[in-house]
Amino acid sequence: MDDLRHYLGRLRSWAGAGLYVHLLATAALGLFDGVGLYLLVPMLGLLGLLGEGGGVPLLGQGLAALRELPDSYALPLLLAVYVAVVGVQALLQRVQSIRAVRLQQGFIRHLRLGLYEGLMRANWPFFGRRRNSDIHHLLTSELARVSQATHLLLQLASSLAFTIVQIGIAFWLSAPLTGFALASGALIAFAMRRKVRRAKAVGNETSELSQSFYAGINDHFAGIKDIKSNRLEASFLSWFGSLTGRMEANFLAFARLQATTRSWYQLSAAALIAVFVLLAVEVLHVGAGQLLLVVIIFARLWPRFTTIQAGAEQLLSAAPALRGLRELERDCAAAREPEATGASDAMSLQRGLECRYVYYRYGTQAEADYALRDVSIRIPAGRMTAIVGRSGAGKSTLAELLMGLLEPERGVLLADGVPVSGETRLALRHSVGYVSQEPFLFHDSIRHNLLCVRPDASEEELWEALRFAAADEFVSRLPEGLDTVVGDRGCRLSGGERQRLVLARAIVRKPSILVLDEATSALDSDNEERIREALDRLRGTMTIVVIAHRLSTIRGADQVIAMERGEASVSETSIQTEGTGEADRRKEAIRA
Ligand SMILES: Nc1ncnc2c1ncn2[C@@H]1O[C@H](COP(=O)(O)OP(=O)(O)OP(=O)(O)O)[C@@H](O)[C@H]1O
Repeated sequence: MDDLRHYLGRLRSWAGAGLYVHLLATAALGLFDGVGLYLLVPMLGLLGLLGEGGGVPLLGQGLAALRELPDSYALPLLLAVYVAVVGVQALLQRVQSIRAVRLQQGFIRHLRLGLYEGLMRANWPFFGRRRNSDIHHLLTSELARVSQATHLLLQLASSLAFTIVQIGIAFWLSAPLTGFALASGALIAFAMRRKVRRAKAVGNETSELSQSFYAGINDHFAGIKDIKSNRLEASFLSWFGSLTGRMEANFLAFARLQATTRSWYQLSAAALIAVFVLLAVEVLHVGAGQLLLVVIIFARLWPRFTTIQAGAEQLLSAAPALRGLRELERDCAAAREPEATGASDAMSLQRGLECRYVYYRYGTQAEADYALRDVSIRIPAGRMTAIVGRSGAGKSTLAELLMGLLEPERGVLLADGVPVSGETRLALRHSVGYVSQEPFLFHDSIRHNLLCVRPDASEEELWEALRFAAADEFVSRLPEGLDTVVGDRGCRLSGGERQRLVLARAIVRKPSILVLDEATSALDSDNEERIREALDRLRGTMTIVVIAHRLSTIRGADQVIAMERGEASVSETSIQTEGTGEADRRKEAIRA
């Protein structure tokens, strides 16, 4: 309920006066509908079906006035008024329906934009904590349920406004009969409250099942090569069969719940009308016209009660989606990076980067398992630094920290002697060109994949970057050259070709710091040698950090940092930072 209230508040503040206009117009619609119905009675009166007034307020006077008119005018006039009232109602209804969709879609877009922005601005560790498939699930399926809930909420509010106006008219016509009908409605709603609770439980299960569904299909198609090569198709098919079976059962459970509620309401409506007529005729002795009107009004109101009950059930079944979305929004807000301003423009590194007594561990790691432990190193500007070490030693973690993607748990990262945080972190990130272990390309042309990091790069600059990355030859051999579409994540290219394109992309950006994480691991020795020579030529213009397992890749590096279980040691040939005495003094100060 709290989540529902939260989103209702958001809807109110987003829609502003528009929401109230919508509700007022709905109430007006209810009024028109009631007036339209009320006009049926004088018609019946004029036709002599109700006697004098039939007990309906104002009808006697109305009929008398109509009878003053010539016979040939009275009925056509009344019919014209009736058509005009119903016509205005139809026009209002049209405007209302469009306004409701506009409100719903506008609000969902507002939520979607906010969430997408929150995700884009969340820091890097956030994505280590959240499963990608859960984010997809929330952005697609769960947001669709929230959209449905908004629609229901508006519908429910409209139904309530409409119903209240009609109840008012019914009260005016006959207070005791209306009181009786309302008491019966309340009794039925009370009897149905267990159904509403059950709807919530079914909704929880819907969320869990669809989360598993998204996670499953995400993983399975990302790992389809392994599934096929290990002949795992049958076991995945059986998983899919069982999950979709549970989804079907869950959907059926909800449909059953709604159908039961509907039939209870129908049954009770028939019973109620029977008791109602009996009560009106035998006990209250109400007039035929009045009885007819109230019966018509309630025949129209009762389905609205059913809609309200069904809406409440559906709304509660969407509650888990609201909760999931709210949690994600909260997490994004907690992990939000500072806004970029002029001060966060790319920096040109003059002296270099420095880690001082840096510790870092991932959320899941214990105290003893720091991914980086007491790391004090210096990356001199304009030089090439190699980071080597066994698998899991902490090389990628160190690279991510140097790029400003991770924040040290203890210790500091300095850029040109300035601690990296807030604006400086963004400025550092703007200055980095990065090629990861798993090169990523968008499903688009090679040109677009290069231009996405620098849209104003010229054709010559693109080819220059491709030459640097030893990718010019293979790209020029492609029938469509730069306009060749690379496929999903670059699947139409070989692993080595993908790596070279991602390297070219990093170069197009003209970064002042270039970080290559195993960026040439899939290349043959000729291409690797070409890239190594190109990196040699960059020396002095760019700060280069290369992570590599192969010694051939790091040949010629100005310094080598060896990582071992999160600890770093700089090789003999490294450029020394400061005197040992000063270093020890600072170390003690930070530890304290
Ligand atoms: N997102 C993460 N969550 C939890 N632990 C992680 C995460 N990423 C890395 N680790 C752990 O941190 C340690 C260092 O990992 P890192 O990726 O930095 O090693 P690496 O030297 O780059 O390895 P490789 O050469 O295999 O890429 C490892 O023990 C690893 O299991």
